[in-house]
Order: sequence, then C-alpha cells, then structure tokens
Amino acid sequence: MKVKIVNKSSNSLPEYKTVGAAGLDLCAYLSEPIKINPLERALIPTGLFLEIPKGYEAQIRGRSGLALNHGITLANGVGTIDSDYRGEVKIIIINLGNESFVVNNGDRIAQMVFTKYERADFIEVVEINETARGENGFGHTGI
Ligand SMILES: O=c1ccn([C@H]2C[C@H](O)[C@@H](COP(=O)(O)OP(=O)(O)OP(=O)(O)O)O2)c(=O)[nH]1
Ligand SMILES: [Mg+2]
Repeated sequence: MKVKIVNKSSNSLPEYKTVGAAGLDLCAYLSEPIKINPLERALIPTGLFLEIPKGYEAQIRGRSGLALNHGITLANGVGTIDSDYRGEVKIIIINLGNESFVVNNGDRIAQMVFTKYERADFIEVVEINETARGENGFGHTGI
C-alpha cells in the first residue's frame, strides 16, 4: 500500500508490533502537546496519507489500555477511512475519564485495521421476507 508520511519524528513506516497484531498503532503528529479535559474532544493528526486499494477500508479503533486507564476513546466509535480519501488520517479522540489527558507528539493514541468491504446494490420491493425473529431485537432474548 502506498503511504505518504509527514510524520517522520516518531515512525518511518507504520508497523505491526507483534506477528499476530491486526492493528497498526497510529502516532500523534503534533508541533506541541494537546491537553484534553474531561468530556472534551480533539482532532489529532497522524502525518499519514494513504492510498488504500479499492475494495478495502481502514478502520480507526481505540487502544484498550488508553480506554481502561484514562477513559480515552474515539468520539466516532470506529473511524472509517475511505479508499478514495486522500487527506491526512486524523483521530477524533474524546476524554471520558475524570482527569485531563495530554497527547504528546509521537504518542500511540489509536490503531488502524484494514478490512475488505462489500457494497450493496439496492432493489426496491414492497415486502421483505419474514423470519422467526421478525421485528424483535434490542435485548428481546434476554440478558
Ligand atoms: O476517524 C476518522 C474518520 C474519518 N476520517 C477521514 C477519512 C474519511 O474517508 C473521511 C470521511 O469520513 P466519514 O465518512 O466518516 O465522515 P463524514 O462526516 O461522512 O464526512 P464526508 O461527508 O466527507 O464523507 O474523513 C479520518 O481521517 N478519521
Ligand atoms: Mg462520509
């Protein structure tokens, strides 16, 4: 995959940290630290520009250690990087913890997983087929 890297300070090429890692850690690319107070959000640049092959997307996901220890997670749940996006990959983090959190240049604040996806062709119909579940959902099978 082609990648343009502005962020030379903390990493050369994104790398998988272990042989079985699904995600590549994403590092903050900052000229100065950013302080995020409780319940505040911040858009963190990574310095990475990707040319993702058609049929693939990149998913931006949180890191469990940051979530558990500091309440740092993603404001958009899972970020979607489209294959035709040519802008900088950025991370929308939110501080759900009780204390301020400081992001420094080079900090690994999220991870990125590449996935294949399907696109739907829609055919409009009057009725969709019936199933045993029907319209039941949202916990109807119990906890
Ligand atoms: O966490 C994220 C989410 C998105 N993006 C970039 C890549 C993505 O391809 C583009 C658009 O994202 P999305 O479709 O989620 O946002 P939108 O609000 O629907 O914007 P748009 O109207 O540009 O699609 O923004 C990121 O860099 N980080
Ligand atoms: Mg969109």
